[in-house]
Amino acid sequence: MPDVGGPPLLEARITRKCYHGPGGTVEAVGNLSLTIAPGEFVCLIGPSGCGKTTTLRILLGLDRDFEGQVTPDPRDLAIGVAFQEPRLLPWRTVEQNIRLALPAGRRQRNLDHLLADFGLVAWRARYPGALSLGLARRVSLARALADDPPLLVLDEPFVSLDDRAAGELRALVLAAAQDHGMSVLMVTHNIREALWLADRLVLLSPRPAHVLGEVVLDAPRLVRTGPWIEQQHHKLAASFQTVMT
Ligand SMILES: Nc1ncnc2c1ncn2[C@@H]1O[C@H](COP(=O)(O)OP(=O)(O)OP(=O)(O)O)[C@@H](O)[C@H]1O
Repeated sequence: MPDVGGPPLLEARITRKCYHGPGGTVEAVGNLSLTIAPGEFVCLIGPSGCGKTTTLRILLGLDRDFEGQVTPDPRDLAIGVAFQEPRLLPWRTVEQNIRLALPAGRRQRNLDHLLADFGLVAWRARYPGALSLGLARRVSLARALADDPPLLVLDEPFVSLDDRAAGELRALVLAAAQDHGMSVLMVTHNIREALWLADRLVLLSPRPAHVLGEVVLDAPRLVRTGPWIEQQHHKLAASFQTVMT
């Protein structure tokens, strides 16, 4: 269960983030506030190009050129990350790719459990070139989870997978989050996926991104079946038309 009453795990207040280029200035994020509680699964939803990836990069500490504040400093949190593109090193095996994400002192830790959970035992000595997209995403997720991070950040990790592969990966992420009390912040365009996974939806405006609204989902996942998801989807579409189109 998320600890939403206590101090947040991460708190961001992004007053302004602009990109400057030959074509002029693009304001990607403006007055966006976001908190993530320990153990909470938050889905970030917004129209294409509104500033979601920009926001994630700031929360991860990868972009420090913005007005505002992220507390604590993301570099002190050892956040696990998986993007849409698995970004595996092609000249390293599956196991080496995962180990390389571990801090030097823990690089030789036993990964049998993690590889088994992700169905990767038979693939541990193979190279990324031999993997389907679904398997490569599994490796990327296993790598993000290898050091038991307090927060996992995901940018559309299940997009372009067939329903079965996407469903398996969603279940793996949810189980990992629940087993370790980990928080998850996930960007997705898939509202039904978000309704199944999240404790809270954060809905963003068109660019520059700010929070239009938040929806707490406290229904147990057991009741989040087809009809419940369709009903919630309908309600959301009525309340947040700009986000849902
Ligand atoms: N490096 C950059 N230089 C200039 N403009 C950028 C840069 N990165 C992003 N932008 C612009 O900032 C805006 C927000 O981009 P961002 O990638 O954060 O949106 P997004 O919501 O993640 O998009 P999508 O839904 O398509 O993934 C867009 O208009 C984009 O073109």
